[in-house]
Amino acid sequence: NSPSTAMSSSIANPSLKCPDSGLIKPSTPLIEFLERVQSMALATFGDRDFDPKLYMDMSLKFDLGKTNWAFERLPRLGSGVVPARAFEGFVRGYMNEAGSDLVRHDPGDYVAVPEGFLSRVERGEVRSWALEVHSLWRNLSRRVAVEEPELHTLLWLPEPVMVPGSRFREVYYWDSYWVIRGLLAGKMYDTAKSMVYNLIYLMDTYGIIPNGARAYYINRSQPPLLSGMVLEVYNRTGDLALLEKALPALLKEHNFWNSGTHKVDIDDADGRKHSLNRYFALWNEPRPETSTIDIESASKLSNDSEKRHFYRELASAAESGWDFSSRWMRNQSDITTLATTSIIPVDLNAYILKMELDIVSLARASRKKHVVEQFLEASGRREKAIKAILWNDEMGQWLDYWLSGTNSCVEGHKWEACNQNQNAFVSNFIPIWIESFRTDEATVKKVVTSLKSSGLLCDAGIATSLSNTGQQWDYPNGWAPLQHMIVEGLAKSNSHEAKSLAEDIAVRWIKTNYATYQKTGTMHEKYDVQACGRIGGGGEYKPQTGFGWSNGVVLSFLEDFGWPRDCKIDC
Ligand SMILES: OC[C@H]1O[C@H](O[C@H]2O[C@H](CO)[C@@H](O)[C@H](O)[C@H]2O)[C@H](O)[C@@H](O)[C@@H]1O
Repeated sequence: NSPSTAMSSSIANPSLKCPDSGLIKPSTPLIEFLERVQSMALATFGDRDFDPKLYMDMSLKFDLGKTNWAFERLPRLGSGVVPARAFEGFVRGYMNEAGSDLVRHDPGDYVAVPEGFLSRVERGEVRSWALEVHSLWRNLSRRVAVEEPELHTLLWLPEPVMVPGSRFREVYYWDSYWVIRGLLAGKMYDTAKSMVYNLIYLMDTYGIIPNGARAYYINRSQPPLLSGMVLEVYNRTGDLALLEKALPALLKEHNFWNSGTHKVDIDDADGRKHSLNRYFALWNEPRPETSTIDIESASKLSNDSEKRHFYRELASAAESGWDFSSRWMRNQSDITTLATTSIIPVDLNAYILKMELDIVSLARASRKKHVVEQFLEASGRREKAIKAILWNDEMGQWLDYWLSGTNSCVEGHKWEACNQNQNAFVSNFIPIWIESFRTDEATVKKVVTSLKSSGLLCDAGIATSLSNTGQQWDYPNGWAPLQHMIVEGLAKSNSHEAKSLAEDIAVRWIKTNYATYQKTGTMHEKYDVQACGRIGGGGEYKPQTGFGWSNGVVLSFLEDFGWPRDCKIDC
């Protein structure tokens, strides 16, 4: 199906709007002030190399009253713009450098060559490179150095952290899952535990695990993978104390996603009722860290209510981790047609099924029988719902479901086949990561055939979609976490064909990461999968390096698949 034929008329119907009252996390005077600084910086310096987030990550040297007073008194040109020298002087005098609120931290459990490290990696240059990637954790390790929330947007955290890198100077929720996988491959168990304790702290403190550990991120979460992090760490360490601390936070998180506007009730074709989930940010204003960009994008919308609706869709797309992608857009060349909250996404529901299954395992280990029973039931219900609403048997894929236009945000919906989005996205295969699906022989067979003919498998890995929109979560970008989930799901199935496909994808991915590292001396946030050795691009910020999840996935792949002595790694 071409994208245009696949999109049904009800998908194209823009009338579904969720109520834009309530559910808003309040902003803070500091965030509002920094947005004004951001906006003036754009007016002063222009948009060349401009990164709005930079200004949101600067902390104040003095209290807000004094800083604001000085800002207001800066000289203005006729147009109201502050001259560059005066602005620079203000920044030097009143603001600390972005990122100075976190200081470098020496991870105590880092060992240059950990005992038994990647024992199946035999080839010399691959081993040396893997050790270099492992050593990058020292560059990415930080601890919070401040505790005056009125002066900085950084959220205080009790334990040291690993940041993704470059402009991403703080902890990110879903990135942490793959960072942890890499830390575990390098036997850095204490650091991995610290990452988990920090996320538990965020859940307990804010009632949500925010997108990232900044005050401007608490209006939305990110793909919910805490349960997987706890399970991975528990499986390697057997740490029951961690488990006891984590379980209550996981129950709270499960409730967060399964209540309010994140929950959608829908009847299947036979009238059976199901509950599934969607992304839905608690926010309908410009994302503070990119408010100049969001205000500009919204400028073509005519009224306040349309703008508020659009701002929520932007923040909800950020909650999905896929910011931005044609996956969430009614018209893929027009960002204002984002409709994230009108979609029941395949991946989110797979993650929540995993959360339920992980809770079962964790509750079993800590002998909480009633929790085991409760979550066995919940996971059974969700598995049925995913099959009934998202699975497309003919295609051998799970498809995002678009809520049709006539129902309100909170009312029940009725499933219609034409509302499944048949466009190819790598997310259509993510449920194969989940035990319930990868253990089913017939499903695996269909999924493997379907993935092979989807057009998504490229020379250097799996493409995010088939549409080259210039958005970063589209073709030709490939992202480490997405490769990892598909590869791990296929590899853990019982099918020989699936296992060999998994290894083939992992090898392509490792090779492209290796080639770009040799060329540029760094690991990248995303890669262009059209050919081995290319870096990804597109999106609203410059491609970033460092990079937490890419490092984690390479180390995890090398741990799982090894690298034989006689196998070349060059492209
Ligand atoms: O500033 C723009 C956006 O930046 C983040 O998103 C991207 O980087 C994150 C960190 O690696 C990653 O988790 C996310 O999937 C990427 O799209 C941030 O998470 C967004 O909320 C923000 O709008």
